[in-house]
Amino acid sequence: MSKRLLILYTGGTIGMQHTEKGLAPAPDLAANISALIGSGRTLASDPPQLSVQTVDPLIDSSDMRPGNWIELAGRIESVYDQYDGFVVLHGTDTLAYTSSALSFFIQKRGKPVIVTGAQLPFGYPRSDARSNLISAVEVAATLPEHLTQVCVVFGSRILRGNRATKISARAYDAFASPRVGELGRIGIDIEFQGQQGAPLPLPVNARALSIPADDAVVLLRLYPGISANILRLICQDTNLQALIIEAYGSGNGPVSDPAFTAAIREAIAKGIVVLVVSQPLDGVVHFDRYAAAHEFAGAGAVSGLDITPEAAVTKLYYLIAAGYDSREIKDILSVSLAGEMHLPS
Ligand SMILES: NC(=O)C[C@H](N)C(=O)O
Repeated sequence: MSKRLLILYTGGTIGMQHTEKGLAPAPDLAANISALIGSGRTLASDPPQLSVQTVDPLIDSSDMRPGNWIELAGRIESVYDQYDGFVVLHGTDTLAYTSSALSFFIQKRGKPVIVTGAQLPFGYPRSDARSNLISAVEVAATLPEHLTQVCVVFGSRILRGNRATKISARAYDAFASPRVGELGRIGIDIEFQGQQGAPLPLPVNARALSIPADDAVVLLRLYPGISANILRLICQDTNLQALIIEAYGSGNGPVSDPAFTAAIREAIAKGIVVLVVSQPLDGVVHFDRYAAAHEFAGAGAVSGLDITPEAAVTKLYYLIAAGYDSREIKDILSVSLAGEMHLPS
């Protein structure tokens, strides 16, 4: 039986048109999608039955906020039983945040959710929009059960959604998951990999979600010169519940500055959860490798292991949206909720 798929068009370059201010989202894509895939000749598998919904307003993904993730996840969950899979068309700028977010915010599991976009608009010569869209639909219709999860399909790659990161603003293979293997490759054939199993069901109970304050989470990338004053100023924000420190290498930072370490301790004493993630694309936090990282552990910060900054941000917004308190959040951060981290065995 042919699969029933829902395509949700949220905006992004894939459907943009030229305006006097530059490229901007346009609603015409939905008609193109139906015409393109309706014939079925474009697909190698049985043509699926497609429904297309255009999210209002269409946005450049640089305007995405946590409330948009909750809305999108809610839309998918509200019709979860009516479809066999979902394709989300999205801008590339924050695509890896949304694919990570959906892996947490969609609390139902068992159906593929494929997120894709394009580097050039649909109507442009040499655009990747058509091929990415067709590949995403095909993957949604044929993803093997053991790989079923939120995926990014882009260019030649099929990636775990919460491991993906944007690595290029120019190449058609714009995304990679450097901290974990790919789920598959798209060439003449679509080849799925055997090893990367699907994430297990959320090991925390599904909960009602409320939109968190945008300033409940901060992602702070360390750089030479970062000062304790800046840290303290950030932590004065009364909405702040989680501070993610994007540290060097294996979780290192300027902890030999006593004021810096004191500022981290003060934040934690206030009930702010401090999570340390790594800057390099393939980075893994090991608090016991360098003294410069060890101090973070001593201060009470949590190691994000190999979680990407995108997955760290969205996981924290999810836990806050689900109403967990700081002690619970600290505990849950050490658990892989949707395959976003590799836990040491
Ligand atoms: N390629 C793209 O989709 C970029 C666009 N600014 C967006 O993220 O919506």
